[in-house]
Amino acid sequence: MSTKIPTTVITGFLGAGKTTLVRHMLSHAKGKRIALIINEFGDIGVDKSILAGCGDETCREEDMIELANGCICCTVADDFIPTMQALLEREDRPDHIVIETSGLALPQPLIRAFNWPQIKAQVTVDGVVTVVDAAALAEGRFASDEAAVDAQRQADDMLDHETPLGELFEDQLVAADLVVLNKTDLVGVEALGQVENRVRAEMRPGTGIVRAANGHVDVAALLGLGVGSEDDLEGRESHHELEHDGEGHEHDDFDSFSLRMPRIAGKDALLKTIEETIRTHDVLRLKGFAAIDGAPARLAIQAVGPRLTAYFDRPWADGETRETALVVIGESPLDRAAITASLERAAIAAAA
Ligand SMILES: Nc1nc2c(ncn2[C@@H]2O[C@H](COP(=O)(O)OP(=O)(O)OP(=O)(O)O)[C@@H](O)[C@H]2O)c(=O)[nH]1
Repeated sequence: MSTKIPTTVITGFLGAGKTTLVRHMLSHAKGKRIALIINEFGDIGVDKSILAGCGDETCREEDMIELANGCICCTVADDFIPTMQALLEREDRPDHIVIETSGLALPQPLIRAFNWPQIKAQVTVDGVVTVVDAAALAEGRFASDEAAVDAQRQADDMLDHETPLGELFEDQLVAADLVVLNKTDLVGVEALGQVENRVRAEMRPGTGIVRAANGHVDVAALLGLGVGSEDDLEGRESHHELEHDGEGHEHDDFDSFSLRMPRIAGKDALLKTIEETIRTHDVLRLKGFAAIDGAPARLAIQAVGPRLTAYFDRPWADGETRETALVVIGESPLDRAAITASLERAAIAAAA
């Protein structure tokens, strides 16, 4: 009987920096063979595409498995377990498995899945790493009006008055064996101290916390925690499990869709339109790639709330379809038609 393969679960809210952390980890893996399961939204495969473009020999495409169902926690039986089984049947088994959940996933159902007999004999959860966006927290993006939320809670005995963002944030934190307080480069020292205190208040006692910028955390601190989280579930329960006695949960609070557009003439016009669209429609996360007319490389686009960045990440390959493909995620209901029209209108205007 071989020893169990350690598996690290990386969770954290939309855009917190999970893929950035994984990319850093893969390029500092020092020969360790890591298989990666990436859970994301839509059929565009942004995270996998970014990681595969890493160019490092540890970022092997055959070791990256995509689960594009949007929420690994909702499809454990249908998607996750068969994927793990297929991975475990491979002749060249990995030294370590890393699962990057989507930003809206609850880690709890995933951790519990490691107790399924088909999986338990062969793998164990080495640890749950929760990445926190220190900048978003400092800007109050998880409870935009905390005073109003508190007043509402006090006015009613029912506890169900947290914002969906706030609840999800707490559920991801309470599941952690290690918290990475990321994006410290965007936050001043004093605000960072306040953010850390807030995060510590939500964590289970004894959970470690490390500060980081761009996911630069020593791989030795991330992999090899040796917790066996699937056997240590107490105190990790999500809001939903606590309120509904362990029943399943829903993600009706959030919505996502992807859209494709033809080539776009102007980078600046596109970015301006994206910024306006995000502001007007309260988009939480927008990411993807754009084909700018005449540019030999594709433009990677990353927006986390109002913060937008764009960079040419790699040349278009021969025969590759040059198109613009974006994933949009926000709180429900997202006005898909209006958001699409807003983005598309800009593309046409830019091309005119
Ligand atoms: N300034 C700064 N930007 C960061 C840091 N970490 C990540 N980013 C940027 O934040 C954006 C989102 O990062 P990702 O790593 O894709 O975040 P994610 O958590 O994988 O996102 P989802 O999978 O969509 O939830 C990208 O533009 C990153 O370059 C950081 O420490 N500092």
